[in-house]
Amino acid sequence: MATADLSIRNLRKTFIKGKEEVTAISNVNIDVANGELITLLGPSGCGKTTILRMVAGFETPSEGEILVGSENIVNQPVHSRGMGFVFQNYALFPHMSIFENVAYGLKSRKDAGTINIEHEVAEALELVGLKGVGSRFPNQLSGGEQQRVALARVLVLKPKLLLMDEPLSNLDAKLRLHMRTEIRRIQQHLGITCLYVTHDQKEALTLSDRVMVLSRGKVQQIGTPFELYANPATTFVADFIGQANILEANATRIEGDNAAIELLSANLTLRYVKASGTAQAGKVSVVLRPENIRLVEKGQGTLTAKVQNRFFVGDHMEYEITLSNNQTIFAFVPYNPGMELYEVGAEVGLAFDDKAAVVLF
Ligand SMILES: Nc1ncnc2c1ncn2[C@@H]1O[C@H](COP(=O)(O)OP(=O)(O)OP(=O)(O)O)[C@@H](O)[C@H]1O
Repeated sequence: MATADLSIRNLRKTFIKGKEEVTAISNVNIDVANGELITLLGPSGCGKTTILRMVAGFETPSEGEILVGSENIVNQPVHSRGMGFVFQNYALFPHMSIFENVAYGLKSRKDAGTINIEHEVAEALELVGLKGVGSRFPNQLSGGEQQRVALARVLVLKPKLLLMDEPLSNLDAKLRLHMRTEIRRIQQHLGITCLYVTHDQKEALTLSDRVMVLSRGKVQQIGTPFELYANPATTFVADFIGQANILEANATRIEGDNAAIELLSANLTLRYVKASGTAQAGKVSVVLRPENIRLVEKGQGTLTAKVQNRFFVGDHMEYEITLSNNQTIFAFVPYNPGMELYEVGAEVGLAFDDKAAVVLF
């Protein structure tokens, strides 16, 4: 499959709403390598779909370039961009067989006469794990199978780029899990460049080579799932990818990759995230993941705290705890049969490895 790389340069889109001009996205830049799967992740309204629609050609950028290979495609019509789209609403033609549904795009091509349509459709259906269902109709397939047909219908056209907008959100939770592994398998098998929109952070982490995190039309950070989790550049990313306690602290000194930090009653030396800003003394945020905190006897550990609430959720106990400055934070303690339990109201110590906390400037 002749797949391509994609570069987005200084992309901006404004819409007119009533009398006002609203900026949906601004200053979006990314280089997507050939065969890479990038997820656009963020809460509702952050601009994910707008970016995808501009790459597809359904919207024209207010500013910026979209390069496929070295060609700027912003003025090309949708049909000549060679891209495949899969949407949440997969809308198969109900009166056509699965074969006809998948063959539809091929048959309407100018070069249809030169294509072995039977062979191409069979190959596409096999690729998505639906060998032999060609004679059935959409209402004879489950939701997950219909979504696979929607994918086959796009892949049969051998697009240069695959654009997917929340393709799994109509499926139930278990099927979603299965289908995301399937999508990744197929995408890697074909080596096709893919932009994938989701608001589900777990889906983004499991599927992607890299994730672009967006908030209010701005790129917060682009990185591999591991980079985003370990080195969030903003408190938004820290809290959106996984869960995070964000603690206010004071940096007194910077030394190499570390900062000397005053955090409540503790003096610590913690690693800082370079992408978060210029390292200098003053107010900082410390990101401490709930799963990295242990509850210990009062007087031990790094900080003192009081248990406000606790919830047993099966694989771990979630403790809601207040610090000496009255801030409420969470600690997740993994279940094991001999685990020590702390009662609501108990005064405790909080222990964590200094390597687990990071500083954001
Ligand atoms: N055609 C339009 N006219 C006016 N405003 C629009 C239009 N399309 C999008 N917007 C606005 O642009 C912003 C970004 O919308 P977009 O649909 O890209 O967000 P999203 O992150 O995909 O959200 P969701 O997850 O809810 O689909 C929103 O404030 C939205 O209201």
